[in-house]
Amino acid sequence: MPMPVIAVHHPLVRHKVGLLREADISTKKFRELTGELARLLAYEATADFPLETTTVQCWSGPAEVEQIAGRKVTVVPILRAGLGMLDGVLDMIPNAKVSVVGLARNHDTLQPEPYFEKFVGHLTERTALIIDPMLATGGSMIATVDMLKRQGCRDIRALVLVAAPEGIAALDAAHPDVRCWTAAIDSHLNEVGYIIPGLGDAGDKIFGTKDDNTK
Ligand SMILES: O=P(O)(O)OC[C@H]1O[C@H](OP(=O)(O)OP(=O)(O)O)[C@H](O)[C@@H]1O
Ligand SMILES: O=c1cc[nH]c(=O)[nH]1
Ligand SMILES: [Mg+2]
Repeated sequence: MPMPVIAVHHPLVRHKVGLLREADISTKKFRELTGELARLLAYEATADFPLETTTVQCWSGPAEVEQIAGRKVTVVPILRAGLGMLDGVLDMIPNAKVSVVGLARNHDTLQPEPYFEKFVGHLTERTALIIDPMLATGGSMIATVDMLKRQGCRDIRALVLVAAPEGIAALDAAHPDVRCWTAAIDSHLNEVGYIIPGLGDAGDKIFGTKDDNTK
């Protein structure tokens, strides 16, 4: 059974996560770093995609080259904050189709409340890359995997910027077949379900809204 969570230790990733933690970071900078980290996580999470050989007409004549072997991908941003990672992942996988899931975590119960879903077709044949900056209790990620599995999707991977041990354990218990790439594994959740040290409210930082529920 694959390890459910893979912490990406690349120096660029570690450096960028550090910059993202600055309390007074601007919306612009938070968005830029989120996009850069999304690209690097997409690179790591696709490292096992199989290749096939084909021949192209190169300047010097026919040349055998490699291409990704017919892999269909859907990227699945969890609204809202997952949208902050979408362009970065699409930079790396420009032909991917996009499925969208809307979930809002209830501030009192910490349960994800679904408000939107729109999936692309042929999910049984696709690799799904779920994107969301934060894996806190894991409730939102587990609910999204549940939805994708109900649609017949079997190869499901998750990309997050910061994961809490509580969320990792919950995802592993609910979906041990789903691997999750993360730029950082943090210490714990605070009493209102925010990751410590974490990033604060990633959705608010990406969208420039200010509802401080983090304390
Ligand atoms: O692991 P969990 O405990 O479920 O928490 C993580 C979720 O909470 C945040 O979204 P939020 O519901 O705040 O929505 P937003 O992206 O619209 O801000 C975050 O982007 C995750 O989706
Ligand atoms: O730390 C957290 C937890 C949930 N959602 C966030 O945006 N941040
Ligand atoms: Mg939020």
